Amino acid sequence: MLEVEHLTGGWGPTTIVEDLSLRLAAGEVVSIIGRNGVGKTTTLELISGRARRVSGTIRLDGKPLEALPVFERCRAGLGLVPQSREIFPNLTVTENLSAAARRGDWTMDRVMDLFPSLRRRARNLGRQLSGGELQMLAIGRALVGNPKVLLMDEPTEGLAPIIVEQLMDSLKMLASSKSLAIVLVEQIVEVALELADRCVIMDRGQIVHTASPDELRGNQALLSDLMGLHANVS
Ligand SMILES: Nc1ncnc2c1ncn2[C@@H]1O[C@H](COP(=O)(O)OP(=O)(O)OP(=O)(O)O)[C@@H](O)[C@H]1O
Repeated sequence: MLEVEHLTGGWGPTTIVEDLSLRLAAGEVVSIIGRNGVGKTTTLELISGRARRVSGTIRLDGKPLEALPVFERCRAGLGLVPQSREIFPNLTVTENLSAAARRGDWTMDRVMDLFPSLRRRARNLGRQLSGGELQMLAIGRALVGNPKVLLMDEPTEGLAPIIVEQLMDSLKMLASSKSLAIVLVEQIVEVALELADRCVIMDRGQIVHTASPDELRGNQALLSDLMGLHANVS
């Protein structure tokens, strides 16, 4: 479904990601983990078309995307949940969703079933939402675009542990629905392992290790080595 081959690129004159290859099957969830600054966000932004590609190819169901502008990649089936969320502050929840909606299985109603808080806040403006609600709205907005692949950048960032738990319940449902493939960048290793079918670890712009979540749980030494101090998981 998604095939990224030898992708190299970054921001302005700076190359951050080098020769990165990644393949996802339909419905598969892959978590990208790694220390701060190794290029996880840049990888998602290169795939979505917002960072500067130097070389490499990106195919979705065989269709080359690498030369297309962001909106055409979106139309072809890529959905991005950016780290900065980018919700319109002066539009309501419903308006934020309908601005991104495209025909398909993911309707506004289905998104609100997945995130019941969004239904309760439907008429509130973006700027009135909590951090957790903003994140749910950012994910919901990508879903109503009916992507084949969802690129999700640090959905738990800045959220209180209790909110992370609520969000996880919804994300687990989404991941297990197998209705779309997901590339998840996530700082909380336990979250990344719990949601993923497969994990890739990045270091200095490259994928340095690929493993199943169980393999990583059983190899704390490798996790600490590649991830630093926050990697301990049970
Ligand atoms: N939008 C951007 N414009 C310019 N430089 C950027 C942008 N996003 C990231 N960078 C730079 O790219 C480098 C890699 O950062 P990136 O955010 O991709 O790493 P990361 O692994 O996602 O780290 P973090 O977990 O801290 O987000 C950093 O030097 C960062 O400053």
